[in-house]
Amino acid sequence: MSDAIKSVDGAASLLDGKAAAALIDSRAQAGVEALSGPLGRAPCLAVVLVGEDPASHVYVRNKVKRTEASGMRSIEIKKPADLSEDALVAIVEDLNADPGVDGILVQMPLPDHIDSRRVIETIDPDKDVDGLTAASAGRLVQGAPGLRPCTPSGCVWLAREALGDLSGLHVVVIGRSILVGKPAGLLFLEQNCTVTLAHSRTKDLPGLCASADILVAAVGRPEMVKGEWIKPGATVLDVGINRIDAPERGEGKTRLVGDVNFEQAAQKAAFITPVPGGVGPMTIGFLLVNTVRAAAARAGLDYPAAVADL
Ligand SMILES: Nc1nc2c(c(=O)[nH]1)N[C@@H](CN(C=O)c1ccc(C(=O)N[C@@H](CCC(=O)O)C(=O)O)cc1)CN2
Repeated sequence: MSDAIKSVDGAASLLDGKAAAALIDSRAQAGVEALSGPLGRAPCLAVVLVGEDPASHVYVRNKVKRTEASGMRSIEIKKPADLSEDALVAIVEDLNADPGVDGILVQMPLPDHIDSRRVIETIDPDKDVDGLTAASAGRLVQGAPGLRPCTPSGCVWLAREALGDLSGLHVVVIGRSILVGKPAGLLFLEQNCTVTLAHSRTKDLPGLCASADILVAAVGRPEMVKGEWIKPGATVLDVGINRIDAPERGEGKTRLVGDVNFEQAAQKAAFITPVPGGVGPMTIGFLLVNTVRAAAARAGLDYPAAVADL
């Protein structure tokens, strides 16, 4: 059994995102080693963070740490929350123009006064390691080569690790964000799945979910998906990361939960991702992989074998 799958007596097997991400990171590292010779330098990822959101600071710190651990060069640009939109666009344009930068990521969410779509569209699509520009989305829709969004790539990787060939399986994705829901639907379609994109206005959501072989929950509503929504033997991928009060742990304490009621769903599913330690860690793994891929493509080279088949 794969290191990423942990069997549990009498309940669903756990899809261990931390173990899986360690494997993806090691592939990225092997890609860096293979590419640094022909490139004459290490691939480089630039991360731009605006504002003081504590969770974003944690995510960016982890991105920098894992980028450097993989042997890549990391550039971190941190700006205060009152940075103007024009100033942020200028930062991205400078990174576009820098031939030593292979990947650019602007951490989301941005402060309310900044139009995130304008900022994202400023990123050179060849450096769009988040896969969020209209050009990257268009390439995904067309099935053309390009950089795919990281969290949905992690979902597909985990599902394939658990189930192998996904052809013909019914995937229900709850959520239609450009970061997760929509690209997840398209990536599972690329795997020959039958995909239903569900959202807040979907009728009979519990009934629809109960028809899913693979259920992807990406709505941002704590424990919304109940055990009785899960088809017996299904694979459940929980993308939600919600911090809720946990008075049982002491006054003022909190804990992280997903969009799925884990205890209930684990009694019905065959495979399930926990929160934390499930889909979340895969996001940074695929960011590293995308940076290696971007560096290769920009230099006119094939993807290194270590990151070609993920
Ligand atoms: N430009 C982007 N912004 C954001 C993205 C993104 O992919 N690109 N995704 C999220 C945040 N994110 C990465 O940026 C991210 C979220 C969660 C995790 C993760 O490993 N989570 C842990 C729990 C961490 C915690 O304790 O809070 C887990 O699930 O185990 C990594 C990256 C929004 N913004």
